Amino acid sequence: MTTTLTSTSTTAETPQPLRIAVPNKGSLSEPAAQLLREAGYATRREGRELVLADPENGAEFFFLRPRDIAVYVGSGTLDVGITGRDLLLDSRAEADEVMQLGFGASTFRFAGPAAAVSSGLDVAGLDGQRVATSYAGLVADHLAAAGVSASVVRLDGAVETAVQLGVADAIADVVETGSTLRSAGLAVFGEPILRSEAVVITRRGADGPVRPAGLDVLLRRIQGVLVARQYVMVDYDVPREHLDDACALTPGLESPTVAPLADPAWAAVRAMVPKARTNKVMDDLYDLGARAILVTTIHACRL
Ligand SMILES: Nc1ncnc2c1ncn2[C@@H]1O[C@H](COP(=O)(O)OP(=O)(O)OP(=O)(O)O)[C@@H](O)[C@H]1O
Ligand SMILES: O=P(O)(O)OC[C@H]1O[C@H](OP(=O)(O)OP(=O)(O)O)[C@H](O)[C@@H]1O
Ligand SMILES: [Mg+2]
Repeated sequence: MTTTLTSTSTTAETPQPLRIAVPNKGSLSEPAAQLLREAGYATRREGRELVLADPENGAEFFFLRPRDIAVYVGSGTLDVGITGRDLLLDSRAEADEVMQLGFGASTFRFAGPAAAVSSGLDVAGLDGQRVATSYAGLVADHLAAAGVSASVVRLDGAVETAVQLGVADAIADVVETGSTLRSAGLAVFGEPILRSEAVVITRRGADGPVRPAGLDVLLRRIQGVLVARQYVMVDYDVPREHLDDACALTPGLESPTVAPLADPAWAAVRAMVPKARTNKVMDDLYDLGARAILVTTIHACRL
């Protein structure tokens, strides 16, 4: 007869925290920290902490260079990462996007001397030329796909200066407003190589990105913040004869809440409205005869 041993230790039952890589510096660092804070996670008190345990929320945060995050996640060392799509592709790590975060938006583009660009410099014209970039993997892959044989000069930053200093004939870099390019006498050419934004990534499995335990909770929390940022709650009273038209203006996510008022000729309506459309919707509701139109902020949600 076999005896079953019951463990008195809790370690066997305690789930491992989800290990999340977060940018420690650069453009993505502050918006990522803000997002996680709004999603209810612990945030580091001062900028030098490298690891932050958050047992309450089953998470452990590792603050890493954004460029390295896909490497840690792709190798399975960490479970989840927040990084830029451009950095993910540049790393060639075995990791995939599971959610787009809507911040850190940029385009990644070729640029060359403004005079050469206005004389018709195009991507095919890079054949036999030197292209400076901090994203050597991304650029090499793109040039190979375009059948262009150029040498890629890998620099750490301030890539725009490379042409002026004669290290390269053209560059490929992140362009946000374009002012850095202009002040270096450069102009973009060709189609954008990539449109990037901050993304959540996990390791690539046999059937797409793996979904470690705890990932769904993290994504739901983040999505709750993103939706709360994009929508407002609108309440108003409307004469019943205009109720259908009013509901068409404010369909909400599934369907608006309609409640009776003490006056049977009126109804009260509550619906989520995209923040960017708030004032237009209020104007249209008012024109329909709606009154007491109130707009409130949504702090968090689970859809
Ligand atoms: N204006 C911008 N300059 C650089 N990267 C940007 C910009 N806007 C968004 N990003 C995104 O931020 C990520 C790069 O972050 P990273 O921290 O490596 O560079 P950085 O913000 O230039 O910081 P630093 O150069 O100070 O280290 C990329 O995903 C990039 O697309
Ligand atoms: O289109 P813009 O709004 O001008 O922004 C793009 C510039 O910003 C980043 O440089 P960063 O300041 O990070 O310096 P770096 O090149 O040394 O990383 C990027 O590498 C571009 O140079
Ligand atoms: Mg930079």
